[in-house]
Amino acid sequence: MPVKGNQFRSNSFRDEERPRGSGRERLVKEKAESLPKFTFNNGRVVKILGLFFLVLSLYFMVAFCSYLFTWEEDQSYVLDVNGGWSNLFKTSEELAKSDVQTPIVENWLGKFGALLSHQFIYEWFGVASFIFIAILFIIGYRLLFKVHVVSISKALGYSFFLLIFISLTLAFFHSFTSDYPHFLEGEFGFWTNRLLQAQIGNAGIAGLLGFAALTVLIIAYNIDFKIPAREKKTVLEVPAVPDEIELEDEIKSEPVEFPLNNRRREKTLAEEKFAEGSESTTLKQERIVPPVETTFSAAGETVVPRTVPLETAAAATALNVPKFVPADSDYIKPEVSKPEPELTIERTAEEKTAKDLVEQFGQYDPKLDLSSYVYPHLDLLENHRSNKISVSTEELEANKNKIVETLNNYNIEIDKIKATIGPTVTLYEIIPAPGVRISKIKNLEDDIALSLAALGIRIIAPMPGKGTIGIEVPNQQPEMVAMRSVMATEKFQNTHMDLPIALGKTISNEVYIADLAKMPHLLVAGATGQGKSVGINAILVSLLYKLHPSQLKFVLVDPKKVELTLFKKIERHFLAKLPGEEDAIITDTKKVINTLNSLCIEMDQRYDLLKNGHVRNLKEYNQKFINRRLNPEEGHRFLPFIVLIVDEFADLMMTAGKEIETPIARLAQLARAVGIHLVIATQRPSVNIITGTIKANFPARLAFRVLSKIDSRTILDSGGADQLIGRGDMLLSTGSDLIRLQCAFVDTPEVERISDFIGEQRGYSSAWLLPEYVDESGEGGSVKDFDPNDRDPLFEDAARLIVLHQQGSTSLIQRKLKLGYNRAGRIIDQLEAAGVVGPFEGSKAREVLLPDDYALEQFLDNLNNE
Ligand SMILES: Nc1ncnc2c1ncn2[C@@H]1O[C@H](COP(=O)(O)OP(=O)(O)OP(=O)(O)O)[C@@H](O)[C@H]1O
Repeated sequence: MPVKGNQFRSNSFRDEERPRGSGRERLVKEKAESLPKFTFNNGRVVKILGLFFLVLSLYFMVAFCSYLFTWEEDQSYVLDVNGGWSNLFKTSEELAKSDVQTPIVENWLGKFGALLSHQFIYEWFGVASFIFIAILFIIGYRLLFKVHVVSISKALGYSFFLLIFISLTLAFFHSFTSDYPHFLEGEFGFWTNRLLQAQIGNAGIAGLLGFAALTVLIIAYNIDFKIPAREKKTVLEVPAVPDEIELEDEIKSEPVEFPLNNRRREKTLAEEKFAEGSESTTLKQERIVPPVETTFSAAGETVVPRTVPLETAAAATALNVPKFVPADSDYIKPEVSKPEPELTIERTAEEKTAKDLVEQFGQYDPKLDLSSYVYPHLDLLENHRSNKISVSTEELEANKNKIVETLNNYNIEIDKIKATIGPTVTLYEIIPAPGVRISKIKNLEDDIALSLAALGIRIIAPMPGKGTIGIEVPNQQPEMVAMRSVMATEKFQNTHMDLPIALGKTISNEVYIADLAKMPHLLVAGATGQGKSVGINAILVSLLYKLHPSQLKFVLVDPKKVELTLFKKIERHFLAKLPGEEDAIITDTKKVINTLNSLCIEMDQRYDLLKNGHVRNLKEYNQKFINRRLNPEEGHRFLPFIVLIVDEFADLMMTAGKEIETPIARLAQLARAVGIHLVIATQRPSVNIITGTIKANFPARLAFRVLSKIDSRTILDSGGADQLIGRGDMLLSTGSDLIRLQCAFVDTPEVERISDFIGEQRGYSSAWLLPEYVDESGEGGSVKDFDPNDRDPLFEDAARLIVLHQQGSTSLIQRKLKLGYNRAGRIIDQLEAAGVVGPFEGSKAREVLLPDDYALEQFLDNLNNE
């Protein structure tokens, strides 16, 4: 498999950064870099702190434990009256003077240990001080290992409570046997208890402790105070005169049907226990049990036997025989109050692992490899004297008058006329007088054009959703829409689209931004010199301004060899290419075919990944990957968008026809969900180039001016593109709508500046590599001369895998055996030569020729014996 640049935990390419600047600067910089920086961000300080806390907790542990055994011996040394902490620095003589009997302390951690534990245990909280050890340990462990054991804030809260609670409780009980402070409760507990005793008395303290304990239990566990329901003795109701059991007769002659189904009956028969002669029946199960005399017929019906004597039947009544409920309720449910079920949300093992990983390493950051990447800024673009609407009122007035006049000449009355000024055209909307036929106005297109003496008049009758008729008249001085003015808008800056492309402005002067990811592919047509190349540059530039190199890769196809060369500089940032290719911008038709097929393979691989990741599209997949819920060991990787741009499609179709059309159609049909989007441009939108298959899969089409109505129909399915005025005037068809736009203008020097700006920054080590595509008719595909003795060591494993999955795909071998694409490709060639899989079938998986394991083992035996 080709290296895709991003690794999961570590991010590559970090070491490649070469220091820039003068020699002296570099020297200073290198020196500075060799010294570790002690900032919280680089983690060193955190680790040192973590270690410190752990060691401290160990120290406390030893000192405290030792105190439990040595406190008596050390008492005279640590007592405040004898000097306390000041004894630490006193000589033996000085100690003797201050009444210290044994200047040598017994605590395992010496004087300091003795003083420390005395302070905490005796003077403060008693044995509850051991809680400090736990707190220090939790903090240290968390900082050092970055493992979230318990919430630190919670731990601190509970510890604080326990310190006081334990100390006070011990003091409370101890106060009944002793009048002096003891290390069990510490002086804090002792004196607090004393104080409380005076204020609220022993009963008050007991109540307070009980209240505190219960409060904390409620906070921690939300414990329930329901008084346990006593097992209810359900007294079964007996109808005054049972419906089914007639007691007037000695013998019940007719079978009585109980509304219990057979299965329940079988079950309950075993479960039922009847306390004979008892006055009431206890329900163990949630159901009613029939009286003891009841038997069940073979047919599953419950029958009161004929031989039941009257007394027994009467006894049955006395036994509170259940009131038989209607069939639809089956049995009576006794009303036993159940504790409310607690809702616990179970996380799957996968979610737990992902959560742990995210806690440990944070979310996966695809941008980390090029974390210092700076997006191009607006100053790289020019203003092109745009944003100056240059339609004078005279021009508007004159145009209006001419329109009204022309229409009047044909006896068409107008009620109202309104003008909207756009960058290149002004839209005059007219409301004709009642009774005027729309088609009549539509037919006057040429006449109006003639009277206005202008090219590019378009009549939209009726205006969709407006109830008016629109006449677009070109402005005498069309305004250029600078890319900068479009990109500087809030609309573009704050867009949340996945692949935003700033196409330009509408005729009402609104910025128009489309999402290529939603389009999901774009067909661009336009006669030469009408602004197609500028349009493609606008698309490329918009995306370059919005996406990080880790999120987007371009596959650039430029048969004209000159149009896209400017983008060569961003190869190591934004371009994708076939492994082994020198140039990322593809100009040769043969290589275009290979690249398209490779894209198909990439698409199939992505679909496999999506399937294995249980997601439906690229966005969900990447989100899951970022949250570390997809294991890179299983072949998962962060998937950037891939945008294929073909600058001159006609040329390719002329030279390679089907070979180009098939993969393009496949990609157009399927690639949208896996983040592969196509932008295909052509000068000649004739039917043999934009074929039905291609057209059907490109709902979004962009037409610059074309030369004939037929061309316009081919690209847009309607006229109009032939009436455009050129220089970036265009029509965008999004399936349902047809929008006239003025394309944003971005000049070659601007593109160059942007490419330089990106290209000069640190990039990946090479272009993003597409999967290798082996052209079977090409030179490399000599698979038939396969020597069985020269098999790959993993040949048999691969064969088993393929037969098991019944799927002859290289990516399967690659993924499961964790191999590179080349080796996996070689193995699949050998499998083909050996007869395990069928021949290459484009980007579809190969046919597997062996049906099962048994056949394969026989086959391998034969192969080995040969
Ligand atoms: N959006 C625009 N605004 C203003 N002028 C434009 C715009 N687009 C193109 N032009 C003008 O039209 C000229 C030709 O544009 P462009 O090179 O994009 O044409 P083309 O359709 O790509 O031609 P070809 O197919 O021959 O390459 C540009 O040099 C520019 O002067």
